[in-house]
Amino acid sequence: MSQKVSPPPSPNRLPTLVTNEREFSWQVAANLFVSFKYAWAGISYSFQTQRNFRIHVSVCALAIGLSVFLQLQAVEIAVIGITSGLVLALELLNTAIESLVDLTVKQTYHDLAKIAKDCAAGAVLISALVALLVAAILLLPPLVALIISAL
Ligand SMILES: Nc1ncnc2c1ncn2[C@@H]1O[C@H](COP(=O)(O)OP(=O)(O)OP(=O)(O)O)[C@@H](O)[C@H]1O
Repeated sequence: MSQKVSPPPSPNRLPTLVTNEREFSWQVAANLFVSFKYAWAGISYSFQTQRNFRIHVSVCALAIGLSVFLQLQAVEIAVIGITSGLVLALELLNTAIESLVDLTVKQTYHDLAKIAKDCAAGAVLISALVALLVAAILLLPPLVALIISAL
């Protein structure tokens, strides 16, 4: 059974299409400052509603604080900062995908909705596990040395 699919837009039509698509937006940020305000609103929404985001913010702040306290090298602190930032950014994208899926299918079950949500959650999990591994490799040796020296 052949399925009818719409053809892709021709390459020279794409710029027009992209410009016109913005017309579907309910509102477009007027300037950079307003864009930051909306970005902060997204971060604030995730923090207030997503328990996992709050946990990740706390753990990331602890890891960065500990790396400064233990006087790790600048590169090591940067690596912990990058991996922490990745986890938080993916957590925000996970929340965005969840909202889009809920907006699309509402409270109806759909296999594709499940795949979208499960994959987004999987991306967060992978980044969190990598961040945990990196933090353990960089933080545990100086932390253990500090504890032993204090005994
Ligand atoms: N509309 C849906 N259709 C099919 N499966 C769904 C749907 N909504 C949710 N699910 C399933 O339920 C799971 C939990 O949904 P939820 O909206 O809490 O996402 P989540 O990524 O687990 O949330 P969080 O990241 O906040 O823990 C999803 O991972 C998915 O497997």
